[in-house]
Amino acid sequence: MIRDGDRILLGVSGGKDSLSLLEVLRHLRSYAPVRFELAALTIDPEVPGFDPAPLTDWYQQRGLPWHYERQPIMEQAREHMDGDSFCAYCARMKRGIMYRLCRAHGYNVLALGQHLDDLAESLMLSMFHGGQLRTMKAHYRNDAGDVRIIRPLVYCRERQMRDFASHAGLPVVPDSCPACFQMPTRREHMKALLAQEEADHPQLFASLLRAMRPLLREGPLD
Ligand SMILES: Nc1ncnc2c1ncn2[C@@H]1O[C@H](COP(=O)(O)OP(=O)(O)OP(=O)(O)O)[C@@H](O)[C@H]1O
Repeated sequence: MIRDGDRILLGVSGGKDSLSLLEVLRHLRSYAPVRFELAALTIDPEVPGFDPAPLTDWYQQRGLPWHYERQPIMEQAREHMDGDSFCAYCARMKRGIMYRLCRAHGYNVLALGQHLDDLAESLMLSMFHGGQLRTMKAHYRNDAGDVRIIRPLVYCRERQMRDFASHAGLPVVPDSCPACFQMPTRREHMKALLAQEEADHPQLFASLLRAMRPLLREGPLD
């Protein structure tokens, strides 16, 4: 996923996954056989109770280039959302900000923190409710062709990220988005369903990963 000379912008929400990925990539930079640059972007969607601002101190202490973007996404959703769920609207708005920052600062790669559990849940949701065999891609190019998107944690389990974040003492910002929080989503339901199944079949996620492999990459990357 990472090539010599890449300039990577990592989206860091302050959750355990993206913060763990930041640590992993920072460490990787010190011994990887390829040279790459790394910067963090945190988007503050200005939702009540969610304060990712302390992350900037952490970036500074580590001498990491960082960007902090504030946008009242929830307020904008109330005015402009049509037919979407708030979460879908928020994700689209954040992705727009990420691409804009990549272009403005010359980052050719956008890194995101989704892991195997996220991909498995997306696959099931897509099959159950969308009638399609698809999930999030591990490595692909955006439609405009100027940014590669990578998800380096796609082979990791969520519980590994939780353990890593806790052992490394990462400054995880609790997710308190009222919209994500209040309603039990289909995704939560799917997570519970997979956990129940995994309790009886410990190889479940290894099997799901094998099934998803052909779906993880899309189109030419060069
Ligand atoms: N507010 C944000 N600022 C920057 N990047 C974000 C933000 N929200 C999400 N992302 C990026 O998108 C990925 C997927 O987002 P998602 O909402 O599924 O995760 P999350 O609940 O924010 O937590 P985590 O950081 O633990 O993945 C994140 O891992 C992160 O790379």
